[in-house]
Amino acid sequence: MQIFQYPDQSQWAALQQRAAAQQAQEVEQRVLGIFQDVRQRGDVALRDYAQQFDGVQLQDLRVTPEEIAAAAAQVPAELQTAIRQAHANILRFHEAQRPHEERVETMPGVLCWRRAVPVQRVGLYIPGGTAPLFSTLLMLGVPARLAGCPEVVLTTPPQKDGSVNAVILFTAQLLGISTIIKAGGAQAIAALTGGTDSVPAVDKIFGPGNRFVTAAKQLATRYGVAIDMPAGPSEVLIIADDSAVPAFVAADLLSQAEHGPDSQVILLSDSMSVIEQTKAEIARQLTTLPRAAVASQALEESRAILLRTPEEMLYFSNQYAPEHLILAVRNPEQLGEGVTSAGSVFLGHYTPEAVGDYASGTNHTLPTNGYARNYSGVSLDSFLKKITFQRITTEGLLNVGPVVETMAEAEGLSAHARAVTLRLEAITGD
Ligand SMILES: NC(=O)c1ccc[n+]([C@@H]2O[C@H](COP(=O)([O-])OP(=O)(O)OC[C@H]3O[C@@H](n4cnc5c(N)ncnc54)[C@H](O)[C@@H]3O)[C@@H](O)[C@H]2O)c1
Ligand SMILES: N[C@H](CO)Cc1c[nH]c[nH+]1
Ligand SMILES: [Zn+2]
Repeated sequence: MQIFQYPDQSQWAALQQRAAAQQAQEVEQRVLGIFQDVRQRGDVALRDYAQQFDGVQLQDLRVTPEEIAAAAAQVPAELQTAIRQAHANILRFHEAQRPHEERVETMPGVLCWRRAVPVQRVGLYIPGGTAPLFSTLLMLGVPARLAGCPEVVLTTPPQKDGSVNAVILFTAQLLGISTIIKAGGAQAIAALTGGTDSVPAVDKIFGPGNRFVTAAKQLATRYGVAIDMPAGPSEVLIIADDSAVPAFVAADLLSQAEHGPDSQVILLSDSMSVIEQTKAEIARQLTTLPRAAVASQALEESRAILLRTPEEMLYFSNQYAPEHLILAVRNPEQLGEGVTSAGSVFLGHYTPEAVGDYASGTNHTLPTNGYARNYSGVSLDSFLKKITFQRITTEGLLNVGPVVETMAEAEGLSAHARAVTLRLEAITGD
């Protein structure tokens, strides 16, 4: 982790660059090729990529009901209980997001309202390249179920023995999801986009993944499929003042660094002592971390930056727009008021980001790569479309009709005006 002291504002843009940005074009080209291949060769291509990337020769791409039924027996009771508790918390938080909308009478007799309707066919991508993220299945499956999406298709990379991780299957069973496809990476996204013999096409694709998955999701939008957001390699930015505990800060940085070599972690502090102690803590904690090699790679591209004030640090963070923002400061709520761009914010010394990853109730599928500037994380809303309805009575048309006639004529769209005029004549008998 490189340290920068009081960098001039003209250097900030370079410090805010994501490391993975340099390979973006290469990844896009790779993904484009995979996409076209899956669209042409369907299941055959999916099997070839499983062999190439996941090291497994697959016959059936779909998980069988027997495989799902056998999963629970392989999941320790303690883990089952933890998953059920996390499920309950996530359910509770997302249930509170149900939209309550009123019918609005904008003029007497002019009634307008909206109805939330679930996206009909959704695809959930569950990462599994280096760690089977069953927690992500809770984050996507709970709101999909709450929204009432009728068709839910889950895809995840197969394990070396051709199976899907038992905890993912157990979690799917808990959520009542039974269409499970053994496919990962860009090829899975391509399959969900166009459909194959084994994979149903969907209307919207959800879920995080590495840069290949994220680039593929962005490509899917060109084929008329919606996506939740670009949710790529994990990030955390920590703002730490001199009240911060270096061991906690180091652990939080490492928790995101261990996701993948292209994870990005940034520490901002107005205390050089906190930066130095955190750096020492990182080195100490790395020695006992099973994924130290992955985390170390991510740390090579990560930064610790000494700035002057909490306001300056927040300004930097809002420009960077991190996926996760931790405010390890004396008055986190006060500083938090000024956050304008971040996926999810963690306040105070006892709010580790890892709790949001698993079990507090908030969603961990969040925008990365600066997309927190213009996207929100996944919520119940992501699985709902809002359809507007209106009903106009004769009294209503007498009230609003003349407004429309005037505006339509002014835009030179006489057929619009006539659709009103004919009815007004029928009402008034003129
Ligand atoms: N933003 C979020 O909300 C969020 C949430 C959870 C996880 N994540 C991120 O998800 C990612 C999970 O990554 P992962 O790799 O472990 O699993 P993954 O499932 O996203 O990707 C694995 C697949 O990538 C494909 N792949 C690997 N190397 C390739 C190559 N050279 N060319 C083409 N395709 C290739 C393979 O098909 C493989 O099956 C991590 O970066 C993690 O930080 C983000
Ligand atoms: N931190 C990830 C989102 O960037 C989510 C996750 C899943 N499991 C552990 N963490
Ligand atoms: Zn995490």
